[in-house]
Amino acid sequence: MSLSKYSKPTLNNPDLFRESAYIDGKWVKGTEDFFEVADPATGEVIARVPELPVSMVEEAIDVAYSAFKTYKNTSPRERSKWLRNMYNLMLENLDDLATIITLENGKALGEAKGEIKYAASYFEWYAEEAPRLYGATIQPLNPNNRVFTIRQPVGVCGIICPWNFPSAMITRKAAAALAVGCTVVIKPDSQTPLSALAMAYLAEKAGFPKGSFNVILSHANTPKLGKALCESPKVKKVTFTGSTNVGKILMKQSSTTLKKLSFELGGNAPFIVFEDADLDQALEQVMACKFRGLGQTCVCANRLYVHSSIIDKFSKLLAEKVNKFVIGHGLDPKTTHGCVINSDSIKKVERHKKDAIDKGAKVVLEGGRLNDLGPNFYAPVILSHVPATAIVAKEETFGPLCPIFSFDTMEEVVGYANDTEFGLAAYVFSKNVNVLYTVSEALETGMVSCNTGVFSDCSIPFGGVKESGFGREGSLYGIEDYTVLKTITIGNLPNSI
Ligand SMILES: NC(=O)c1ccc[n+]([C@@H]2O[C@H](COP(=O)([O-])OP(=O)(O)OC[C@H]3O[C@@H](n4cnc5c(N)ncnc54)[C@H](O)[C@@H]3O)[C@@H](O)[C@H]2O)c1
Ligand SMILES: O=CCCC(=O)O
Repeated sequence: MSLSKYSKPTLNNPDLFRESAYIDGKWVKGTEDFFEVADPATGEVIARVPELPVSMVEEAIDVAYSAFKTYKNTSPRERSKWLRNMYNLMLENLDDLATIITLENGKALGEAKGEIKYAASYFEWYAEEAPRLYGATIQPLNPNNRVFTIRQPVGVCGIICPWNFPSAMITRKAAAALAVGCTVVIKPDSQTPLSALAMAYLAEKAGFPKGSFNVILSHANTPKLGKALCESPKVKKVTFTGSTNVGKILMKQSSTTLKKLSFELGGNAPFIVFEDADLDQALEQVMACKFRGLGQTCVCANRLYVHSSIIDKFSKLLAEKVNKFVIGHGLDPKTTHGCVINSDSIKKVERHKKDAIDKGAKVVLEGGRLNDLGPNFYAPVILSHVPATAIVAKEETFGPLCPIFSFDTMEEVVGYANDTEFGLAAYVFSKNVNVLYTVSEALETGMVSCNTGVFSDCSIPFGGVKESGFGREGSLYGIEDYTVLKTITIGNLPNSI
């Protein structure tokens, strides 16, 4: 593994770099209260943004509520045009937007560019879906009634997002909401607010009307702001990506107004490699899946289950590949993998690592802190023959720890895979299509990915079951979550003439 350094960037369009909230089409400085945004790779402060008080969030909600009254009546074609503009603008500004992600999140620039393309694809997808919102005609039992359904926008949507995809987690919610005629109040994570603000700048250029796209900012005030969004009767839906614990808080708070909710929460993805799998393929794919964002994605493999007949060979080959990573500042072109978001991430990796080793796991790649690069740099760890009792079998690490468990039979591995309260993604590798199909059906997850470790795509329904949440984002289904279905009955019609 080699290490790399970087030199400080400048943006092609410095206007994308914003340090204010965005409410009603205006850049808002807030009160005197600020919080700092730091580059996790260097600790250097890169921005100071306003800590909004609850009163300003209420103002943003009022603005979005009032904008909804006209925005919902814009034509689907108009909305489609704004969404398409946004897609084009994101791609035109790809380098700058990716640089902002790398600066605030720490991921390697190549990955950040991939995220911008992925994020923009939701605007393209929903530009195409906006004019295609259908209802149904229904034949009721009463022959004198005629019944049909229409889909209408739910209203103001509160969007709360995490730091791991500062752009894509916002776009896959906001694009669907804006496509159907909802207005949005977006709250990015306080560690990565700059991507959301760059998008607000582009949303204005794309033509979205004032008040339809708002970004609020908070760090210390986050619980209060979250409560205000959840409890406001003017906000009709809260859509959240983040931890299961926070999801539970938001659900409780939203019960006061019985809000519509979509939650994309924690995962604990099993990655199962059967003995007949194409080993090279499984290795390539686990690299892409486990170490995407250095293990900090909700669909990263958290637990590898490798058949007992190949576990040692698999572990050794994986370690050889991981050893070729170039770890460094995400903006250095040589860097393949950046840093993790903060020191808590590293503490969790170390806690899971120590626990697994104490319980008998074998160290295949020691990994560990890379203090010469900075406090948030950590070389990946690979452990094999991890016992089922290890904490990592149950808890999501969300970092660069790759624990490999051994199994013998299909029934046994499905049992292990399902023995968790989470159910987001799962991966299965085998050349036998019967195995792929049977195991996919038996896995208790919202998504199963067979013979590939990379399945995220704007066209697929993305979401979980169990404590990984509910609701689907992306695809034709993603739009439904931002609508309400209305049934219209026309009665007392003659049966015939
Ligand atoms: N299922 C998915 O699609 C998906 C995607 C990304 C991350 N995640 C999950 O998110 C977790 C990692 O992210 P995290 O630890 O930053 O999540 P987190 O829940 O702490 O934070 C997510 C967002 O919620 C906000 N937040 C925190 N407390 C809040 C409160 N009381 N009220 C309102 N908002 C609040 C944060 O400021 C941030 O914007 C992991 O568990 C991961 O699996 C899930
Ligand atoms: O981290 C969660 C989202 C990951 C993805 O969309 O692939």
